[in-house]
Amino acid sequence: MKIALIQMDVKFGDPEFNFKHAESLMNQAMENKPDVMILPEMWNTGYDLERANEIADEDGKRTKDMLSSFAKKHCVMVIGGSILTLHSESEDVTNTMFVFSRTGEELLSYDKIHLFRLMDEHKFLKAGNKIGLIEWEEIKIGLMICYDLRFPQLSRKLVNDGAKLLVNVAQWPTARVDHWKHLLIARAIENQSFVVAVNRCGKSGDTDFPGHSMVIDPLGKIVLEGNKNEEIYHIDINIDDVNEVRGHIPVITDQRLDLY
Ligand SMILES: O=C(O)CCC(=O)C(=O)O
Repeated sequence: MKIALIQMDVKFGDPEFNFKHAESLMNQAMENKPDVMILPEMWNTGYDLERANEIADEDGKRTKDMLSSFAKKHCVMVIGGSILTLHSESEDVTNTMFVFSRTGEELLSYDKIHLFRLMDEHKFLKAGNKIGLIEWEEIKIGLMICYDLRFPQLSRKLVNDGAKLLVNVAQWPTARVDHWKHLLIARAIENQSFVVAVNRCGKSGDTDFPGHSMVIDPLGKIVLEGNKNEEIYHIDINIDDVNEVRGHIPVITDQRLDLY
């Protein structure tokens, strides 16, 4: 499974710029003919939450059109990071991930379920109420957005529901890059799963973003670690490694779900 991680810089509150920029990076990513490409969190607007109602993508229409036609044209699965989405009926705004198959079919719409209070997400956004799991070419993939990483119950639920690959898309700041690295490694070890994590880079106001997109194998070894610049990283993973690791120490099978 060839994966392209698009470690993108995001221009605060400027969807016009960000849409063009994302598409240009996605085109560049195709040079390596990936099976899957992944964008970071909130790539359309950054954390311009004060203007969320004004700049969010209404019903995700623009994003869905762009990602779906790109996926179909290039025969690639697109895990669309996340975007600010305005739901026209309810007027709620959500931090939403869309995923499209190689044929441009929508596989998932996932609204971030853990809103990050430190960034006031809970004041501006509505939390989702279902988890994000897809099946792609017989591989189950669990999807998470940034802060979701801090809740081990979520990744374990995704794994108990069949996920062998966990994907996190983020705007995780440099101030807590150590947490990012250690939590990603922990999620991979405890769940004996691949973890692929795509973070943004650059700066927004006073906040620095470290990039540091990562891929961790099911033994917890770092197989890719990005730097702090805008880059596209490519990795080829063999999902069968998960079965081998789980066969060796059967952690998932040995759970006592009758007790906890
Ligand atoms: O948990 C953290 O430290 C970062 C989370 C975050 O920035 C987010 O969810 O957007």
